Amino acid sequence: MTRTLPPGRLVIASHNEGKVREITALLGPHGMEPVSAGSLGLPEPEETGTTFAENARIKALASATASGLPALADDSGLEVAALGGRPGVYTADWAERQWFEGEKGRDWYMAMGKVEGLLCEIGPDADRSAAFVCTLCLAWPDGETALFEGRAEGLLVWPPRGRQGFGYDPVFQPAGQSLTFGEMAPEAKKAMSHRTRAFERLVAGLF
Ligand SMILES: O=c1nc[nH]c2c1ncn2[C@H]1C[C@H](O)[C@@H](COP(=O)(O)OP(=O)(O)OP(=O)(O)O)O1
Ligand SMILES: [Mg+2]
Repeated sequence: MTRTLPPGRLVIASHNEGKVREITALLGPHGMEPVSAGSLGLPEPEETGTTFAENARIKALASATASGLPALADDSGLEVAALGGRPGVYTADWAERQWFEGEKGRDWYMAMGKVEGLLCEIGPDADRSAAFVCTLCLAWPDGETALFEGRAEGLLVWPPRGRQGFGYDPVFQPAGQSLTFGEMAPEAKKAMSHRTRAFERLVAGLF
């Protein structure tokens, strides 16, 4: 049996502002007091795992042991069918994360350029199916961990549409929708995202 998570401070073990915003919103109704790893000055560990679960565990444990508080980490990425599931766990490296730091400016175009290059590589007739995957790991300071996974299926689209969200949101159109995540209001993305689906499993398991 997994433990329950009592109300109180919970570290969001991510240095990605977009994720911190979304996870804070997800925690809203659950009586938790989210505090980001960055605001506590916690170090960012190297993501040496080869799976989403391994990396989420590394990040959650690093924050939980350093802070003495329970910590929630998110490892996520894009699996492109025509690439056999790549870049997957290497999505952040693939895009060179610093490109996202000025995501509303020039750097945003560089990140989107990576996707344009990929779409050229797979050609106009290739299957553009893709999925966003998210693994959440909750770690307690004593080293116990619990993992939860969520997926959102969809299509890679070009050109990018919308400036909401973060990362690849402007080029990802979830299955059955006409808007990209980048065009959706935060609440609409929240209704169907990979992160929300993983979080629902966490809620079912821990609250
Ligand atoms: O909802 C999403 N909307 C758009 N893009 C997304 C999403 N979810 C993950 N992504 C992309 C961003 C990054 O390129 C990679 C995650 O990499 P990942 O290592 O898990 O996160 P990160 O390094 O940005 O922050 P951190 O490790 O501090 O949590 O997938
Ligand atoms: Mg990372």
